[in-house]
Amino acid sequence: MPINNAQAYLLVAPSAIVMLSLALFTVWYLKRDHRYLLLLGCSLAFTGVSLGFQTLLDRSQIAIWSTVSGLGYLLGAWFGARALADKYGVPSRPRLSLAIGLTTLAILAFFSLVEEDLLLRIHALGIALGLIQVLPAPAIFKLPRKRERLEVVLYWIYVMFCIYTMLRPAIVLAMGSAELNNFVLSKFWVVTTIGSMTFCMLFTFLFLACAVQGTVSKLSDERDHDPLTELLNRRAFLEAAESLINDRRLQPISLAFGDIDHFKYINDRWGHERGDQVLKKVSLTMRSQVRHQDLVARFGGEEFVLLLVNTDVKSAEQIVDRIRELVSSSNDAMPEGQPLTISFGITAMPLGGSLSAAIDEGDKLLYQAKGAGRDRICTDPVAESVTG
Ligand SMILES: Nc1nc2c(ncn2[C@@H]2O[C@H](COP(=O)(O)OP(=O)(O)OP(=O)(O)O)[C@@H](O)[C@H]2O)c(=O)[nH]1
Repeated sequence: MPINNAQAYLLVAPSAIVMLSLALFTVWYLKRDHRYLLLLGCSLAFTGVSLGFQTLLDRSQIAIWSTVSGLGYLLGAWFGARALADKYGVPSRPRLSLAIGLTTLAILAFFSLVEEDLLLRIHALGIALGLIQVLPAPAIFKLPRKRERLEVVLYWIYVMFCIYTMLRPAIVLAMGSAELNNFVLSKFWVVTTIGSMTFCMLFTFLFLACAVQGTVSKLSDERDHDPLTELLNRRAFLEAAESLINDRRLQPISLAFGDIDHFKYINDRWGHERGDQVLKKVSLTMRSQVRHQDLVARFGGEEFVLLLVNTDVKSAEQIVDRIRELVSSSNDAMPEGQPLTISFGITAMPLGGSLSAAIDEGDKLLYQAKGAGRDRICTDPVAESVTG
């Protein structure tokens, strides 16, 4: 099939779209993660190939092949909607999409093979593509508000894309259908090609940016948290604590150090899996008894630390005693009738004081509690007399 100059120019946009899909496939293949990249890649591949295919056809061939190119666009829209649904974790409504797709293909077949009507085909396809694309949007809109800025931008650009797809056929109405005589050189086709390429580039950029952001936040989450208990690890705790202890609004601050009693025996007697279960149970109990702005960390093996803001040592003792009682009274982590106890040392974290000195002090008090028979709390007597 000979290609004229105009067609060669018009092929630039579909080729660029196919290139973008290849970039998405490559990133997905390298990461084997973020399936929405693969789905968006499929969407761009179907859209780009269909656009390129139609660019090569003349007016009469466009009618004959309209169901084939229509199928390509519909699959492109469906994969695009699936990519978005996958990204936000909402249903993609496949049955409704299938019904819209099949109805549209029947309409395209009728208005190309039985009664040739390009205008009606354009309208039917535009509305169907817009509908398929918009299906996941309401569920995403209803998701809880707290979302990354990039995701909000992606959502609204997607909504604009749906509106653009549905309104695109209106260009034909505005221009008059005579404009369509030389289809691929019509204003409709130019708007379709430029619009598709612009939105495809925006989606590729935003989806890749979301994937990078997701990877970075996953890595920093892994860097800061203990994988077993999901509490802060020692490094992240020290970093977070340093920024809290000098904030006057958070005074007084108390530090509590907890250590599970005879944990080695639990491991040796019932195995490491049971030991892990106990660690998770204790972590959950601690997390449930403190406020959002307090810090809870796993400092090492079976040792935990709590940083309690706006809490003097006396109040910290009450909170910690509640944790101690909850741990020893619960019977879901240990075998029936077996005790699970925890010892604590509590000290004050004075404004402007040294964190490492307070940690040493808390550790000393914790080992006093251990030495005094375990399952108890030792507090800093000086701090208690100041705050008490
Ligand atoms: N299951 C499990 N065990 C761990 C983990 N990290 C450390 N441990 C074990 O925790 C045990 C800690 O033992 P010790 O330091 O002797 O302390 P203890 O037996 O609790 O004795 P006291 O603190 O004096 O009451 C060791 O056996 C470690 O192997 C973990 O992530 N999972």
